[in-house]
Amino acid sequence: MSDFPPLNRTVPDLADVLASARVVALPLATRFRGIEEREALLLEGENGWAEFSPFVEYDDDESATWLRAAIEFAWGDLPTPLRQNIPVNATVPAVHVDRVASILGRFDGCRTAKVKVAERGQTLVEDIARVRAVRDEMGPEGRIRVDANGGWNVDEAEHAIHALAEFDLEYVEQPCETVPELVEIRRRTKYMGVPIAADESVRKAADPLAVADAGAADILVLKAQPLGGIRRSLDIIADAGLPVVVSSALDTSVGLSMGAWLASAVPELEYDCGLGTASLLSADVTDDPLRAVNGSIDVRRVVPSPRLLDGYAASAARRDWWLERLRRCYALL
Ligand SMILES: O=C(O)CCC(=O)c1ccccc1C(=O)O
Ligand SMILES: [Mg+2]
Repeated sequence: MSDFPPLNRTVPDLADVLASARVVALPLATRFRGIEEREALLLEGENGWAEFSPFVEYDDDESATWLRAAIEFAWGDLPTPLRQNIPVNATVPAVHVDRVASILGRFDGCRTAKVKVAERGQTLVEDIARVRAVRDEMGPEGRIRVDANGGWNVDEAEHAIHALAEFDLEYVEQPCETVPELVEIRRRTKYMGVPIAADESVRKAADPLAVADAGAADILVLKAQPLGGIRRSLDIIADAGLPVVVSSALDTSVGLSMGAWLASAVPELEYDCGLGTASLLSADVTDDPLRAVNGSIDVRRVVPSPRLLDGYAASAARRDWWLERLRRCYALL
């Protein structure tokens, strides 16, 4: 078990957490995870702005962990950055093959692309066409990884990885849902030389180290918000002893700035990070979004623009829902 670091002297009163809270609903450039609008609560502490944005269907226990992360980033002690910019991947949602080129075109200079596969209601034929289009766009030097979000059973995963191997995959993220399935698919596909990465098995598990302990993955995908913050993520990285990819959850540029800070403090960063997703939004909270330029994003604090916070403010009903959620999660800390 990997314990949460203490929320030390820096835990603000609820009133201080609520004082600066703003709720936004940002339109996506392309449907992702079944949503067309991303809601997020932003708040400002002594360090600057932070984001609290668990997906709306998450329960309070899971969401409270995301709140720990926001409070740490706004008020807590943060590690010293070891690097000033972070190479990121382009993210290609489970779109029709015709849309691949225009989506890749939103990501400036990214040498790596992550392609969503195994989407419910789609077929392997569609996945293969999408990955082939990405390979055609990126050329032979491009790095391509796929993310199945646990959508395959072990036999489906074996078949799919075999079919996709011709596109020279950097790794397959969460091919199956459970840790025992990951152990099995890793055993079955080892001969193909395609590494297995774990995402949900880290961020949604009671014990984020269980996947590493079980030998179920070659790479860990780490997200600062769902793991409870930067320091806890760094503890997990140190204990797991596996290479990591720092990623995000379709955050605003404020949330991405926390991911970039985590990535900046990881001792060794050998893979491009999943922190380029500001390019999937058609609006953001700042006039200077944390989008890839020449394949990298900066490590810096992001200050929302009052004009954009107003312009993309969520409805009063949705704002109240988020403030209530924040209160309930705070009570669980
Ligand atoms: O890693 C990336 O390229 C972007 C982040 C991403 O894919 C994602 C975004 C929101 C929710 C889940 C996921 C995921 O990695 O499964
Ligand atoms: Mg993933």
